[in-house]
Amino acid sequence: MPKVLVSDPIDQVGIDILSQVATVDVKTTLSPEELLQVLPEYDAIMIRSGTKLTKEAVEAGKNLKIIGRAGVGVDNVDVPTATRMGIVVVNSPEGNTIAAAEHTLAMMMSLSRFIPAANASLKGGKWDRKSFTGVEVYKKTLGILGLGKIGSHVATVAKSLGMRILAYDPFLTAERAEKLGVHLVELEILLREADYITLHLPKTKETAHLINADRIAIMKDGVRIINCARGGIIDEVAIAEAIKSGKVGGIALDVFENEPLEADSGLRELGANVILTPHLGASTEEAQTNVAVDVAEQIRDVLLGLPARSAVNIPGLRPDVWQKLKPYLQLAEMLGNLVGQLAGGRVDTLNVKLQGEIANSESQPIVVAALKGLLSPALRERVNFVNASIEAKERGIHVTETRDPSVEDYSGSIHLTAHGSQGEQSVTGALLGKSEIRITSINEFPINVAPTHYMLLTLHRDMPGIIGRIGSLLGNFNVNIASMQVGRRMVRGEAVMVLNIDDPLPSGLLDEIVHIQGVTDAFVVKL
Ligand SMILES: NC(=O)C1=CN([C@@H]2O[C@H](COP(=O)(O)OP(=O)(O)OC[C@H]3O[C@@H](n4cnc5c(N)ncnc54)[C@H](O)[C@@H]3O)[C@@H](O)[C@H]2O)C=CC1
Ligand SMILES: O=C(O)CCC(=O)C(=O)O
Repeated sequence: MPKVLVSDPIDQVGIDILSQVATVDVKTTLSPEELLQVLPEYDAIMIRSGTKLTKEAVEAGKNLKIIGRAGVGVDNVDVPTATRMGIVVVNSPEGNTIAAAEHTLAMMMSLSRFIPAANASLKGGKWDRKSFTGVEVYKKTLGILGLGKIGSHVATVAKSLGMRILAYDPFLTAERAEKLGVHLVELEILLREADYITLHLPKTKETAHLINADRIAIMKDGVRIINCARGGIIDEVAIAEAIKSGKVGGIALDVFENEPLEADSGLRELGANVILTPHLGASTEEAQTNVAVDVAEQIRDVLLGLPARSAVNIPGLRPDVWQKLKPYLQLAEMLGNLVGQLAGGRVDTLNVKLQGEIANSESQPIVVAALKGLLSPALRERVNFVNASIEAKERGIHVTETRDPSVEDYSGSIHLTAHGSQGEQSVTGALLGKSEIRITSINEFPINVAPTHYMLLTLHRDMPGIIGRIGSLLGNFNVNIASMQVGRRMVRGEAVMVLNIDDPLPSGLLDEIVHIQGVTDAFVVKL
C-alpha cells in the first residue's frame, strides 16, 4: 500500500477517502526538521496552509508522487521544484470560495460596526454605546483587487447590499466585469475612490506589498481595508503607521506576512478599528468538507494511476476527455520512445502532427506524452507527465505542432518527426479498434506493426535474398523472430523491415547486419 502523510488538520472525510488506497499517517505537529526526516517515506502528502513545503522539503520527498493542498493558495509549496521532480501538485480551486468570501463580508461588516470591540467591551462588564457608532455600507464604494472566484462572490453580495463596486484585475475581460455589474478600473482610480478596499489576489512577485505607504497616501482618508487573501500583499509596517495616523479608518486582516502572527507583533496592539483573525477564511464546516473531498479524491486517483482534475503544474483533463485521449497518450509515448531511439543522438526539434479524428483534440497532453517517450530512454522513471516539458526545454528540444484532419487511413493517427544531430527520423502510429496500438510508418515507409519489447529495424534496398540473409544471421545467434513486416514505396527501391524479436540482440550482431550488402542502416529498439 502507498503511504500518505497528512500534516495539517483535514476533515475526516478526506482521511476516509485516502484510506481506501493507502496507509494514512496524520501527523499535524511536525517541526520543519521532523518533516524533512519523515518525508522520504511517503508517496503523497496532504496539507493546508500550515505546512511549508520549501525547496528542501520537496527535495526530501524523494518518493512523492503528489502534493495535495486542501485549499486554493499553493504559495506554501515550492511548485517549480515539485515540477522538476515530477511531483503533481493539486489544489481545490473552488471548495472554499464561499467561505472566504463570507469571511470577507463579515470582516467588512465588523469593521463598519465595531462588532468585535463592542462584544469585548460588553463582556468586560461595560455598557458603552458611545464608542461604537459605526457607518453603513449602503451606497459606499467597494474596491476589489482581484476579481476571481472569491472577489466575484464578494462583488455579487456587496452589490445586493447597495454598494457601488470598482474592481482592478488586469487579467479579467470587460465582458466578465460587466456581467457582474462591476466597473473595471485602473488601480489608481480604485485606490482614490474606494471607501472600502478588499484584496482577493494571489501572492506573487507583482502583488507583494502592492498596498504600501505610497499607495495608501492616495487613498481616501478613513478608508477601510480588508485582506483575506495572502499576507505580504499589504506592507504591515506601512498599514500600522496609517492606522496610527488616522489616514486609514480600519483594517481587517485574516492573513499575515508571517504566520502564525508573532506574539509581539505591533498589529496586536492596535485599537478597536483593527480586526485580526488567525487565517480563518476557509474555516467553515462546508469548506473543510469540500476541500478535503476534492483533494483526497485527487490523491487517491493519482495513486491509482489516474489523472488529477485540478493539478496546478500539469494540464488538467476532464475524466471524459481523459478516457478518449488515454489510448492516444499511450500511442504518443510509444512513438516518442521509438523516434528517439531511431534518432540516436541529440534531438533538437520534435514535430507532433495530429491526424484524422484527433486533429482537433487538445494537443498538449499528447505532446507531453510524446516528450515523455522521447526522453525515457535517457531519463527512465525520472521523466513523467509532470516534468517532461521542462526536461525537454532544459535539453533545448524545440516542439512544433501541426494538425491534419484530412488524413483518413485510420480514424486517428499521430506522426512524429525528430530532427537532431544524426538527421531526421519520422514515425506514425494509429489505433486499431479502440486501443490496440500499431506503428503505421517509419521514415514514411508504410508498415503495420504491433510494437513489442524488442524490435530490429533495417533500412535496405528491396532485392532478392536480403531478408533471408538477415533472418539466417539472427538464427545463427539464436534470436527468435516473432513476426516480420516489410514496407516499401516502390519495387526494388528503398525499403524498411521491422522484425519483432523475442530476445535482445547479442552485442556485435547489429554491426554484422549493417555490413550485409544492400542494408543501409539498422537499429535495435527496446520499448
Ligand atoms: N483566507 C483564506 O483562508 C483563503 C484565502 N484564499 C486566497 O484568496 C485569494 C483569491 O483566491 P481565488 O479568488 O480563489 O483565486 P482566483 O484565482 O479565482 O482569483 C484571483 C484573481 O486575482 C487576479 N490577479 C492575479 N494577479 C493580479 C494582479 N497582479 N493584480 C490584480 N489582479 C490580479 C487574477 O486575474 C484572478 O482573477 C488567493 O490568494 C487565495 O490563496 C483563498 C481561500 C481561503
Ligand atoms: O487551509 C486553510 O485553512 C487556508 C485556506 C487558504 O488560505 C487557501 O485556500 O488559499
